[in-house]
Amino acid sequence: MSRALRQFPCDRRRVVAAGVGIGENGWVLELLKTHFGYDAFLPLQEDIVGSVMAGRDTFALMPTGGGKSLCYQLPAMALPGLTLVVSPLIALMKDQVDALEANGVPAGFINSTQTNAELSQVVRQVRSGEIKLLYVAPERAIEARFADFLGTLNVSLVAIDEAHCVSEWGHDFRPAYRELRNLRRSCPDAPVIGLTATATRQVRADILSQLGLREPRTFISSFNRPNLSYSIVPKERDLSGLLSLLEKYRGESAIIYCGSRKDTEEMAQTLTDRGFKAEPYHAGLNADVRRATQERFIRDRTPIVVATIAFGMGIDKPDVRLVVHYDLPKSIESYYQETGRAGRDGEPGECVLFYSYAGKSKQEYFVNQIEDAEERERARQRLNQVISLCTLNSCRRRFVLQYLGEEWPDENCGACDNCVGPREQYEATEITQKVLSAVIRTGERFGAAHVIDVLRGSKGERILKQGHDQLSVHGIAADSPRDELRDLVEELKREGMLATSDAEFPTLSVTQKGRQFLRNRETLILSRPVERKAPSESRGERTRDPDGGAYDQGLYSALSALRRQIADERGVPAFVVFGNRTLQDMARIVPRTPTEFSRVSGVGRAKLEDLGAPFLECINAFARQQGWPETAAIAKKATPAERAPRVVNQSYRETGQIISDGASLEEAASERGLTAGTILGHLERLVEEGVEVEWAHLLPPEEGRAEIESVLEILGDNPMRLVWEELEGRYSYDAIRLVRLARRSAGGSQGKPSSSSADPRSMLGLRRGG
Ligand SMILES: Nc1ncnc2c1ncn2[C@@H]1O[C@H](COP(=O)(O)OP(=O)(O)OP(=O)(O)O)[C@@H](O)[C@H]1O
Repeated sequence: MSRALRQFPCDRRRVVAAGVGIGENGWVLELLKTHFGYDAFLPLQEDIVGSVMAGRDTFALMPTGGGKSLCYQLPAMALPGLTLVVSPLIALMKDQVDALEANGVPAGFINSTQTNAELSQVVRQVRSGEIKLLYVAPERAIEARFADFLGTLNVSLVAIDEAHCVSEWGHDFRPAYRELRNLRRSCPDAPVIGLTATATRQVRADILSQLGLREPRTFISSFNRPNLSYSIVPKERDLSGLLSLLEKYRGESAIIYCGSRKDTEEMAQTLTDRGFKAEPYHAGLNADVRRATQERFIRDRTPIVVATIAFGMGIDKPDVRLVVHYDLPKSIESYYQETGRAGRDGEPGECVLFYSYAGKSKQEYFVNQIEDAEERERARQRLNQVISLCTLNSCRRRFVLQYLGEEWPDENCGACDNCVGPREQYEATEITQKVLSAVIRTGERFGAAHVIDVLRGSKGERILKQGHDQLSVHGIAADSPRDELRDLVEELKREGMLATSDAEFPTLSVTQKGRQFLRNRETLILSRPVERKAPSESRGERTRDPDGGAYDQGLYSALSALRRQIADERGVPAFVVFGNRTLQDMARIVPRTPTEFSRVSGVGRAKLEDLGAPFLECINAFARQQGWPETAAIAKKATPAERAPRVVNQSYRETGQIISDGASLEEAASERGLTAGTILGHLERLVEEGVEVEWAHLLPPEEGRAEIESVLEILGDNPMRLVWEELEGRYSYDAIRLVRLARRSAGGSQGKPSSSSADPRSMLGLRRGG
């Protein structure tokens, strides 16, 4: 059992006795800080963890980014046995496991991308209890062989992530989810937790019945995403609004949703021509191309993906700052899902929808092409809801949440264009009379476009054919811009003065309320946005700090660069090293010592040990450069020789000793209660600082080493991912890191070739028992 687990033994009874308020038990909070670096729970997390720890089946419905993962990851660390995590996305498993390992949480996965050797290793680690969390896809989880394997293990918890995949009503139905209830046979005593971010009632009911949860405790949190802002802006022909938006987010991750495959390709090309790095993504591209595009996006190589809705599920990127809908979404629910991909790390995310009447007509045309009458009707209703959202003059957040069945108490959310943008009230009595009259005079047989043509005095063929140029209302609103009239028609529909038919070509009619208004000659005051512009033009600099505390931008940039470098070296996405929030916290607190560093939110024990030294060095160097007051720690740090004892702390030395005694990475990890990745990080630091360690036994066998070296020689200090890909995944990242370390310590990283046949010991200048 690892040290972490020895330190925090599971005592389920204690939790039960204490009820759900597990925060009273300091040790759970301690576990939260030790492993995840957080000082407090997010809403509902504590209750959900309490429910699971008390052995209850649990169902958790939380929005994207709400912190669902922790609800099973934390119990996994506290419970005695294994936590099995069923997750639908094989592509994400490695990143999920890397992120856990970086936090010192021993995890592994079993999926079809593994070699037999890798699979056997994971199986061995699961059996020996070294791995606390095991990720598998649902198809694997329901295999008879896997059930037999589970039956031999001590399973403490089963977590079913993305539980909505069990429902045919959901958007990602996976038949294998239906059979997951059978997992119970292999581990009858383990509680099951189902988690999802899908809010609809139908899907929710389906999850509860299909997963076979036993008297589950259900937790539903608000679906509001407070860090997201929403706006709907006019779509211009020249892309100017979109371009200035992208300029504002240059270098950061953005997703642009377009309606068709062709549009995504054209838009990606146009953006590329304009100097942005953008790639298309749609279901028509072959699987390899799609995978590579996703990979480049997740690893920050390609900041902008222009996609159809095929791009979404499987994008587990926490730091997407901008989601653009350049065409209308299919429904409010898909709008919520798609915009939900912004700001999963809790940092601000901007969601901008470009709306035009041409776009609306295009969608209406597509809806009319649907052959099945019922399906066509459903699609039309969904589209009408989306149009209502776009033409709404009140809070957009409130509208979306109400659609999802949640009452939003405030009139003003403070973060949608309608709530923050300046609005003006205007007297709409006369223009409304004109519009209603035109609808009546044209016989309530035409749609908005025709009525507006009449009002503006069009001499178009259709107008002349109908004789509508002869009506008294023809041209009575010639001065009103078309857009303004369209907005007014939508507003009058919402006010209940106009109605539309549900026919294929909807026609306008005047309601009782509208007729009453005409009869009584009432005064009508409406409100409208003063000016509708892309948010980047209409607002000042965005606030980058949701907590309101100021942090130093320069230091933040330096820390981001260091994070990028470390992530590249390790072949992991940047967020696996540290999330943006954690870097901001560092740039706010400016920790100068390991103790201060450990107080940063998101810094747990493993990250303190693994990453504290380089990040503290970066902070201290920056502080020195800025002339900020020096601390004793920096003053002492004059030369590398003097630096070594401070940077290479006792913990690193302990690791060095264990390795020198002949332990493998895994053995050292298990002995130290850390992960193999962290151990390797220690070793790298020790070698870099010139501390003698005997580690040649960790290098891969001669033949493999030679192959890795030959690739390293060409790709030099390129990101590990490239080296790994060039080697077609035949060697683990750890093996590549070790060979690279050998090259570096022998001076090979600057392009100097090192003999692949040289004895690694002499090459590294190592001696036993160091
Ligand atoms: N208690 C906490 N304090 C601070 N940050 C937290 C806490 N719990 C989780 N987080 C952070 O919140 C972010 C979102 O968490 P997580 O990925 O688990 O969300 P999720 O609900 O699973 O989202 P999704 O539905 O997108 O998978 C992560 O960056 C995570 O590290």
